[in-house]
Amino acid sequence: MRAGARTGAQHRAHAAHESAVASFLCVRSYGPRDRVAFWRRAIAPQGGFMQRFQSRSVWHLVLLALSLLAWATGASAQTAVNATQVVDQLESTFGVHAGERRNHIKGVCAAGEFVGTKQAASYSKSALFSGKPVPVVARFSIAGGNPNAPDTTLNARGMALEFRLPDNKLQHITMINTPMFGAAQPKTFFDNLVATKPDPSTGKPDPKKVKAFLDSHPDARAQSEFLKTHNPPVSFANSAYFGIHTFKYIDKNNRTTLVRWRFVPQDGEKRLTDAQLTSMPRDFLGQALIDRAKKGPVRWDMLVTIGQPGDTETDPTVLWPEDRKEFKAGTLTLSSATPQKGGACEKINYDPLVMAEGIAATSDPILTFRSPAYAVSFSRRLQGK
Ligand code: HEM
Repeated sequence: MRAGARTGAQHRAHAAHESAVASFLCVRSYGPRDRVAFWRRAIAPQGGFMQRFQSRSVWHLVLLALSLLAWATGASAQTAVNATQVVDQLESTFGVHAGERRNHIKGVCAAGEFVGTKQAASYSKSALFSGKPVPVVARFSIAGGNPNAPDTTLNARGMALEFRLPDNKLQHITMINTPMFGAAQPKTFFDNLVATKPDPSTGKPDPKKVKAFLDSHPDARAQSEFLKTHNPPVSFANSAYFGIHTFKYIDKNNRTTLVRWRFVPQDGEKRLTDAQLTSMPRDFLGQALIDRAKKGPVRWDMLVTIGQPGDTETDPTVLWPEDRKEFKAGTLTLSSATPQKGGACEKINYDPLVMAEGIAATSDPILTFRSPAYAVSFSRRLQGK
């Protein structure tokens, strides 16, 4: 049928069936007379006030007007960010250091092996828990993209592990030394970077902006509180590291168990004193690990906690109750450490979604966001950018 031949009833039926935006767009495909008729009906339909008010066309217009108002006033605040925007913001906050990681830039490599336990093998069919030694390339780091950050900085320390499984398969585990993360959504991570960008006049973050960020982002508070009340470790070897996210262990019968894990140092946890925060040299963490490894193997126990129904699966800022069942899943033994420049860890992308059969990701929005963000950073640094 020719567009101009549509009846009023057809127009009404059409208007009643489409959403506000769809109706607005569809009207464009009519002929000019239809367009006039449509808008006349929409703006001044026949009938009394209530009938006019109930007309869907009027509602469509109201919705359209509200959307335009929101767009014009900027009221439709950005609620999502993508990986490129976050890596761009890392660069804006910390500067661009060609060929280097955009986050956790300062680090040191280490190497050794992991041996899993029988108990872990009963929950997960991963080759990680075969009981045979699995070679590991590790990297320890300080959070942030400033290569000159002092090793006393009150932020997270990282432990990244690449397990080299048989048949060229890989398992990654990339952790930090706080039990919880400081963002339940990527946008909070992004806003934190914006708020903590050093003020050019002081070279330090503006405390007012940091406070405003914490006031408006409750999901950032637990980690911030933890970092304020727990000084950084004296050595990478004297820190526990937390997987933070919930993962799935899948056994040989494809039964799934929700788990969280942490690596606890056999050397014991030891933090800097308040006095050491100001007296220690800028760089000591890398050398402390290299020296420690020369004296003999450095070990961590991998402890796994089993979730119960109701324990959060997707929020890395919320801890599980302390009484959950726990077991030892294996021992990590690192026998050497080297500077990262030219080291075996330098060119690895410790993407936490690199996983072998038997361990799987949950839909935690932070966990799933990490993979594309690491890829952007990795691609830039590999290109020497
Ligand atoms: C929105 C969330 C996050 C974003 C956008 C993000 C971003 C990044 C980026 C861009 C890198 C550098 C990657 C590379 O060039 O190889 C990195 C490294 C790292 N991240 Fe994250 N991260 C996030 C969450 C986390 C969480 C939850 C943890 C711990 C559970 C974590 C631990 C680490 C560690 C340890 C490294 C250093 C890895 C290495 O040694 O190469 N990150 N992160």
